[in-house]
Amino acid sequence: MLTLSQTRKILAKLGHEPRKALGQNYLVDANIVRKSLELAEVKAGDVIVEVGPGLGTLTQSLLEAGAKVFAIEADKTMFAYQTENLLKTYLDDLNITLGDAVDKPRAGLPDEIASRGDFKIVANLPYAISTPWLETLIAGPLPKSITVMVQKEAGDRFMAESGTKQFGAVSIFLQSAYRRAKAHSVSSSCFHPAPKVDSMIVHLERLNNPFCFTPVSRKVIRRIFTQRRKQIGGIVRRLDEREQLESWLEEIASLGISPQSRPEQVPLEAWQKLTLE
Ligand SMILES: C[S@@+](CC[C@H](N)C(=O)[O-])C[C@H]1O[C@@H](n2cnc3c(N)ncnc32)[C@H](O)[C@@H]1O
Repeated sequence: MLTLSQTRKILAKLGHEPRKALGQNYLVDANIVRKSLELAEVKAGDVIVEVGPGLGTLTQSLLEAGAKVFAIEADKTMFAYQTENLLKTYLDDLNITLGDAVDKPRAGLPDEIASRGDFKIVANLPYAISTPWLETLIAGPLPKSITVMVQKEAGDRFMAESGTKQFGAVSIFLQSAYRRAKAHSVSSSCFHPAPKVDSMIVHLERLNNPFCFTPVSRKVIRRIFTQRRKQIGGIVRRLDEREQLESWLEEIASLGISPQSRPEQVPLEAWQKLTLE
């Protein structure tokens, strides 16, 4: 676990200024690192995917707990630092890819392992990519649990209920497959540099029967929510998939949902009836 002064020292030695665009707010609080591992119930032999290992604070704790870690880092300096440090010590248990987590949401975890579905996600996410990364992640083989540090607003959106302003496409996709088991607020003083936004760790557990939307349904739902102030009946009339969407509107009328509803007023179970191929 790297303290604030050790983190500063390494950054100075690397001649590296934390990059805001990459959300480089390094964890410098041992309690929060411990809390992430505790929420994720990390144990020896676990397969963990980590996004953005950075200087390796969280990564090292995961490896010390006996986990096998697949990590993906977008910053060349951080990647080079890891190849010279943690990778040399944990050659058999650490795999790091240089790249964008939105393109590789499972950090290069081999398909045969991913498809078994018993891997976990533990990460201090770069906040700018948390929603796009999550949406790509849950379109594929689903991890058993997701334990991530996110901006508080994003965490609230993930678990927002229909009828609220925060309810949107990501809430629908995520809540169809996961339940929020726990959450923990994190003070900005636990990071270097301190972010200007509030943070939280959310721990999500996969449902027994997760529901996955088809790629076309996901695309349509995302598009519908770009016009969240309009009535759903009017929105679908202007979409290419109009015919199928009108039958969907008829179907959800039986749940008491009128075409005059706005997208955020349509509950989860009605969205799950949207199965477009
Ligand atoms: C919030 S920092 C976390 C660093 C470290 N895990 C920690 O907890 O101290 C986010 C990390 O994600 C990396 N990152 C940013 N965008 C990324 C992306 N699109 N794909 C992969 N890594 C990314 C950053 O370079 C940085 O190392």
